[in-house]
Amino acid sequence: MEELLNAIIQLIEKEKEGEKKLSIPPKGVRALIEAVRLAEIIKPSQYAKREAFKKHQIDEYYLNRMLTMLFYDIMKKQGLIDRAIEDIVGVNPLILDPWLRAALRVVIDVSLFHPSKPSTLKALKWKGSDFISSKTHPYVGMYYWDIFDKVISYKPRPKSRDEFLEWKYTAPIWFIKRIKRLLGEETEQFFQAVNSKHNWTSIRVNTLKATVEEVVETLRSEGKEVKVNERVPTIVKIKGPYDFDRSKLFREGTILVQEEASAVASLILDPKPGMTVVDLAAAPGGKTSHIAELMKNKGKIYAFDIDEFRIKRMREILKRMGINIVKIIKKNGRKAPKILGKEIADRVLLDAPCTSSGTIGKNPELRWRLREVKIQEMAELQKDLLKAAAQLLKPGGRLLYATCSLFPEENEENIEWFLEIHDNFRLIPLNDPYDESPLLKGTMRAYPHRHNTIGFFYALLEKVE
Ligand SMILES: C[S@@+](CC[C@H](N)C(=O)[O-])C[C@H]1O[C@@H](n2cnc3c(N)ncnc32)[C@H](O)[C@@H]1O
Repeated sequence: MEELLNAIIQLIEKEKEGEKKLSIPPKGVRALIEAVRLAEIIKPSQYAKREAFKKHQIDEYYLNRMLTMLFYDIMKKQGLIDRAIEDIVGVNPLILDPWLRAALRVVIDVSLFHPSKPSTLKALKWKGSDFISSKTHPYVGMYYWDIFDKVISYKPRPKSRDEFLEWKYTAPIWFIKRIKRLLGEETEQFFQAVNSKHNWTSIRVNTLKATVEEVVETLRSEGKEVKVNERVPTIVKIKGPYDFDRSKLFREGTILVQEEASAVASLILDPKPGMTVVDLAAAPGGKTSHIAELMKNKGKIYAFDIDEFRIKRMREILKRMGINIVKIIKKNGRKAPKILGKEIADRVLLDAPCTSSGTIGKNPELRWRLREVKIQEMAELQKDLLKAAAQLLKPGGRLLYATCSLFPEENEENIEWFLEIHDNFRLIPLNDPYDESPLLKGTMRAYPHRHNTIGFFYALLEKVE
């Protein structure tokens, strides 16, 4: 165990190398604790961060950048941090007061993983204690104060090789084992890619409103470093954080946030103006809006989803983007053939609800929230939606099945199952712009470490006439 302990300490020291000493002012302490607290309630975590930073007026660029870095670091390491808290306080941190838990998560991250100035630790101890007292009860603040010195001198104590691997790759062991089965020798590169700090924000240009050149010019005039994506020419990457709330381009629907691998899905579907398209799991509308754009806003799109909040966002996005061919239907996608009738669609997109395991680089807390049992649950729902999609398609029509999951049960295995019971469908082979899946010929996967985007799966199916 001594050996594993030293290996972990070396990993941590290596991560700290070259990092400037953190200097966090009192309002930064409060904002960070509140963001971590809210991240338990508000998903995705970036919304929690935005709300807390706004409340505590984190307007200064460098402070915002530093606190953002810390916030995502805490999200990414949450499982490890919670184990540390359990070692220190002797109980599962999930039963602690949520404000105390949030404050301890912040202190562990700052003291264990980052070099910091003495003033930062002092602010964490004093202001942290005051802040959680004000949010809960003075006794909670006193308890935090009492254990603070023990917390900042904590050293990890791995109890097994599996635990060591969790520290090494910053992920739960079941997830690591699955990635090893999937990627073998590429496991190391995969975790390097999803754990590295992402400096570029990916957006898609709405060509109904402007050309890519016009958007690039505007962004450059705002002082931004930008590059146009090589695989999808309407995807543009912006260096560093981008303040969407203050962006005219965003407010007017000229750009929206989208990853390259997501945009590839709509391109593969290849919808044409005048077609009838069904998007079976549409909100918040990233792909629906792209499909409408490719259809030049002519034809009809039926967009199903069941999530009220996401549908509200979809309505706002479509309105901003000037799209008016989408009929939003707040119903279960399984019921779509009953609602719309059979064989009515030229194209069906099933961007299926999934574990989202391919997005752990972008949604760092997800790896600790995900449960392995969820995979099978998702696969069952995906199969039901695939059956509905098959009924909706006209003969000669095309269905794109896509997920942002890495797990074969949600991907290749579903398509194998589908083809076994639907002999009137054939796979249209895909191998561009990403790689053919080694698990099922004709299907395609995007990988974070190979393609510098989120993990994605695609299967294009045609209904034989
Ligand atoms: C991967 S997300 C879709 C993302 C969307 N296509 C986009 O590009 O913005 C999956 C969506 O499926 C929705 N969903 C889950 N179960 C559903 C069901 N039974 N019927 C329809 N939608 C469902 C979720 O609310 C979620 O919005």
